Amino acid sequence: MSLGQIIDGKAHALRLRADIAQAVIAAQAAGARAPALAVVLVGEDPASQVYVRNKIAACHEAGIISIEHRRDATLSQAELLALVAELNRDRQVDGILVQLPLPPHIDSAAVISAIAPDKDVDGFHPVNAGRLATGLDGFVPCTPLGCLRLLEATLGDISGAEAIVIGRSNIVGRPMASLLIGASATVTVAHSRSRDLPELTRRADIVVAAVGRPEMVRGHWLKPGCTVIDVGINRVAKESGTGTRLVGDVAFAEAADVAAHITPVPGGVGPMTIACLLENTLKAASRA
Ligand SMILES: Nc1nc(=O)c2c([nH]1)NC[C@@H]1CN(c3ccc(C(=O)N[C@@H](CCC(=O)O)C(=O)O)cc3)C=[N+]21
Ligand SMILES: [Mg+2]
Repeated sequence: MSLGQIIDGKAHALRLRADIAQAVIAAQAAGARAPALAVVLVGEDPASQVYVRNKIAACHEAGIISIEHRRDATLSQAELLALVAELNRDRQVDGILVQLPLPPHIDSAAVISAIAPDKDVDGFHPVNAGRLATGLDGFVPCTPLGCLRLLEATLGDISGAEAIVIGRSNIVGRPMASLLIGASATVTVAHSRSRDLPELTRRADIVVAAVGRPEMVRGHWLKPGCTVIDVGINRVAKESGTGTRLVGDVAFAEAADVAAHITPVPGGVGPMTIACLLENTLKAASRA
């Protein structure tokens, strides 16, 4: 039996996408051209193909032009850097997204650093990471931005709340911690070396799980009435029969018995990531 209210990320994302579509129409009525996002996909990774397809479909629905640049996995780093430089110069391109992961012979950090910071709609460039960490306006990574939007929609003001972020990646954990600090929460960042993670987690009013370990966060780790945001997307073998299913970093059924609010996987954070990419692309176009 579940006590927790399930946070409908899909519904929140659809509302945000409808708002963005309206804003795109309004900007065009005022004489602007449609926002344009360049999406670069290197190689044939099946998950990346699906993500890119979903991003492009969401752009289209919001009136955002997407320009896909597919290259095969043998593309050299120099060739990719040349493509990024061309997109930086292209005045018709507002946002640039280079889908990760890149093939192993390419240095992702070098590619990310080559993107013009004001076209970096992923918010991964060190300049945008620095802007976020210092409280300046810039591009915020889509996944943590989506998590903050869900928290604020669910809880309203979170100032003074105790939050724990489990995971310290540049893509989710660190920027999530910065956003929570900006919202005046009291923030703990835990990771694989943290001592007594269950005890730390039990203190928290807000738990953001972004470790990439299937169902690691257990129900008895949680404070009753807390809010759980599950960033994990783990494909695991089904118990019975063949095929795989998607699970988060949180053991959902037992966590839902303890938490007041919890995001599901799928249908939680993932759809908000895409909606926030559109939000960032609109922002990039508005600043041009
Ligand atoms: N440059 C770059 N930027 C990214 O933002 C980026 C990336 N590379 N590489 C891969 C990750 C992953 N990511 C997701 C986006 C949407 C869902 C999503 O919509 N998930 C759905 C469905 C999941 C499914 O069925 O597979 C859900 O959770 O309900 C998931 C994951 C963006 N990423
Ligand atoms: Mg992201």
